[in-house]
Amino acid sequence: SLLSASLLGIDFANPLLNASGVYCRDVAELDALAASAAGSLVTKSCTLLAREGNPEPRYYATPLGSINSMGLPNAGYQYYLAYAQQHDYAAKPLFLSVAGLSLADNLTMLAAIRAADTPAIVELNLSCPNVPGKPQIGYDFAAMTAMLEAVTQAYDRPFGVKLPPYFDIAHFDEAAAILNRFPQVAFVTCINSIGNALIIDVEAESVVIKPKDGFGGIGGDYVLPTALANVNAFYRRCPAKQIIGCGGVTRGEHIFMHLLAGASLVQVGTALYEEGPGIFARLNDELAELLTRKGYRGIEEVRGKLRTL
Ligand SMILES: CC(C)(C)CCc1c(C(=O)O)[nH]c(=O)[nH]c1=O
Repeated sequence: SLLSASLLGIDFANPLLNASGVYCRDVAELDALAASAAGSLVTKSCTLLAREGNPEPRYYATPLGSINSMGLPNAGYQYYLAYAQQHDYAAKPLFLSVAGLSLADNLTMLAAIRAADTPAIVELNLSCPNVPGKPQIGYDFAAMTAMLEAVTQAYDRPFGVKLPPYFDIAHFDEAAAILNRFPQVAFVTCINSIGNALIIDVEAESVVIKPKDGFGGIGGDYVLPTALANVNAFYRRCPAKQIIGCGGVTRGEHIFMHLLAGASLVQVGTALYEEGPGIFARLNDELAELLTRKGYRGIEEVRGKLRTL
């Protein structure tokens, strides 16, 4: 139908799902997403052991978006694997987000996920921490290569990676060249939050979140152009892979932008946090109205059709 989408040969009723980390930490939230108009859902990035995460306030929203330094609060990978084992895949596909604190942790979690043999699709979060003093894995190309070499040995199924935003063409080139060495990396999700921003409250003359002296990843309107650029950069550079867009979606036309840029599915973070799962019905309606007004019969006709001048 008009909004039908597909990824890894799997059918989706529509291209929308949550961004990992938003509205997906416990069964109640995951069930609400499963019951919503979203075409699929992804779990909060998990670690080997459960984590409390950082002290609050650790999330704050402004009229232009959000800042967060959650610190990977999650129930531990077995909790999400158990959820994946009871999920109704006939209703909608489910993604498991994995963010091990070490390569060893990732390998342990992925081996367990593989052994469970569920239809869940793995999204490996490459913004996961590296050794102290080094940048996140997504910004350490040697570590990223080593991680993917080890993971593709341990996990023999197609999977995807969640990438941080890049801002330099040479970085798009280098990151894509690494990913293209791994055909098992079947999709790329662009982008994670733009890291280490700082939001200031003028009235209080203060930062707005407690961790990291107020530094945190931003989402929302602030990141849409960067998200679209990363979607299109990897769409152009990785013709054998699919792209999941993430960043800056609050309206149907933003989904349309992500599709034009090359996205097959589109994730919603900040706007979902602020509006709740009802947003998916609104976004699907707005997207359907836009496609119809423009004479499209399906989103496949839109994907990657961005014109240049
Ligand atoms: C930033 C990390 C804590 C290393 C990973 C989890 C994560 C978080 C988080 O749990 O703080 N927030 C994000 O915006 N993106 C992420 O990938």
